[in-house]
Amino acid sequence: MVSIDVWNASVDFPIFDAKSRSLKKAVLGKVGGHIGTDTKIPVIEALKDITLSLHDGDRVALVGHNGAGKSTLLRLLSGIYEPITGGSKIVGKIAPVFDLGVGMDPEISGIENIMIRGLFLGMTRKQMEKRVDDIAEFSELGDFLQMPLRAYSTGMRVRLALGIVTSIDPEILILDEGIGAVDAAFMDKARNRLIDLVKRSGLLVFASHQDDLLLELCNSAIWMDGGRMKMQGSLREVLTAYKGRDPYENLSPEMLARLGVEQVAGGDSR
Ligand SMILES: Nc1ncnc2c1ncn2[C@@H]1O[C@H](COP(=O)(O)OP(=O)(O)OP(=O)(O)O)[C@@H](O)[C@H]1O
Repeated sequence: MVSIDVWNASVDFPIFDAKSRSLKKAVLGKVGGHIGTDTKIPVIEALKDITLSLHDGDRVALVGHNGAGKSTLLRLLSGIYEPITGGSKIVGKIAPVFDLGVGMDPEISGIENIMIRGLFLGMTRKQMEKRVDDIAEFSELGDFLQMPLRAYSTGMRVRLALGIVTSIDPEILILDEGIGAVDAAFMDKARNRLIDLVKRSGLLVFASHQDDLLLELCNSAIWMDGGRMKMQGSLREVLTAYKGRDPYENLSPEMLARLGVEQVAGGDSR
């Protein structure tokens, strides 16, 4: 069984080379964590007093404005950041996918990158060897898999990275929105793989600004605001409060059917 527990956790970023004059204006800004200027060195309070408990089967969407603390929270949940107050306990192997390009080496071939990236995501070499054909078929890269990655176009790299990421068997999957930032046509092809990936994972936390992807992959949500958890609840409830409208309202009949939602009005059918 996998789980993540976080209690009273805060994460600060001290900024040693900040310009103090411009900071006076910046504290009036609308986005980003609170900037503490009590000390000599300004400190960005990216997360403040976070307490949450996630378990097997949870598919949690993280929503909030730019700078609200979503990515910082994902790094805390992955064990990459240590909180300065409180604590965290992670049970299970984490597969963090923050940026599709991270962990890819331009000087080695596509095949070698499949192995390295797989290891980085918690898989063994043997497991990745079994997945090479599947990744090759999905990415449609053919003989390019023998070429060094530097010979790939941007889109080809994304195909490979998405093929690798969606081939793993994660215990805890932590996704940042970068995964949704591929072209629409390819995303359509990747969508089903992504859904299968989430089904295979024990626990998902996914930060994104894309409602349709969140509706497809998640069943609960946390709304981050200024480094704090403003609301936690069912996905529909939280998205409605955050956006000021029901997220299902503007969906096409096809999308509603895909999500298994028969009617927009009424209770949350997810
Ligand atoms: N490495 C860092 N060094 C300094 N400050 C940081 C760092 N990472 C994040 N911050 C600050 O922490 C706050 C939260 O940032 P974070 O990246 O978690 O927001 P986010 O909700 O993911 O935003 P977005 O939707 O724009 O990606 C912001 O005020 C940001 O300026």
